[in-house]
Amino acid sequence: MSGATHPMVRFHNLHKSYGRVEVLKGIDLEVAPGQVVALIGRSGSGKSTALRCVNGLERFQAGELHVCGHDLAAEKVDLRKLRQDVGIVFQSYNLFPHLTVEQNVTLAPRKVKGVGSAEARELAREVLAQVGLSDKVQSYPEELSGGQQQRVAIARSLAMHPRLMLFDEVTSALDPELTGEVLRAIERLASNGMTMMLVTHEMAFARSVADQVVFMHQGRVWETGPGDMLLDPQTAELRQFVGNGL
Ligand SMILES: Nc1ncnc2c1ncn2[C@@H]1O[C@H](COP(=O)(O)OP(=O)(O)OP(=O)(O)O)[C@@H](O)[C@H]1O
Repeated sequence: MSGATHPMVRFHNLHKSYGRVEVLKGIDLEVAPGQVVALIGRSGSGKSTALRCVNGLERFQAGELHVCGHDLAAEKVDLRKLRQDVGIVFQSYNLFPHLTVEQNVTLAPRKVKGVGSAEARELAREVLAQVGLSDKVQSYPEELSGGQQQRVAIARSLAMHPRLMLFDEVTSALDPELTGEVLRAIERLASNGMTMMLVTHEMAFARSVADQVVFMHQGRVWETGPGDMLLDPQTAELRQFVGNGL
């Protein structure tokens, strides 16, 4: 390969405070196209805040952040355009109970992109297949398990054809037996080349799916490396965090 690829996400010395409390203390981080980056760390270390900065849910006070060609430090970021490029899935899936799976998944493309009925149906089929829910097109959310609902939420995000996907502790609300199916759906997306950043407490998953694991501690990137760094931590903090969990 020749020539350097531009990173899809680039944090440079990013600082973020809530009031007088600084929660991100100079974050440097890059995500290359097709890469999967897992953010791990203790509660309160700043993982979710860092992720939320990426699609403009949080603003920051200093430093740089470029995402899919958008300069997020600029006064006038076009958040609408940014969020077409960057999908986010949260712990709570918030599907509309009165809409079918297909209607939930195609609502945003219909509204934002003016996608018509036939195209919407095709789109729903495409993204539901990606999360293994082809047979649930006409179901209502209440007829689905938590894991299936979360996969619908992922499909809903995919329906906008994002260039980057963010996952914020998407399995935290699920029973262990439902967690696996959601993680497998994310793994499938990763192997199909989707660029993604995910905050997760699932260490074994982070190790297996991530090209780069980022251990955050007290608002800083404390240690970063490939998944296997979790087997051989270089800092006492990561060693303690990982414990005997792997
Ligand atoms: N909206 C907010 N207003 C004030 N403080 C906040 C806000 N959101 C987060 N914080 C604080 O910022 C710090 C970082 O929070 P963040 O949610 O990013 O951590 P985290 O590593 O994702 O933790 P968790 O694993 O518990 O979600 C915490 O001390 C938290 O209390």
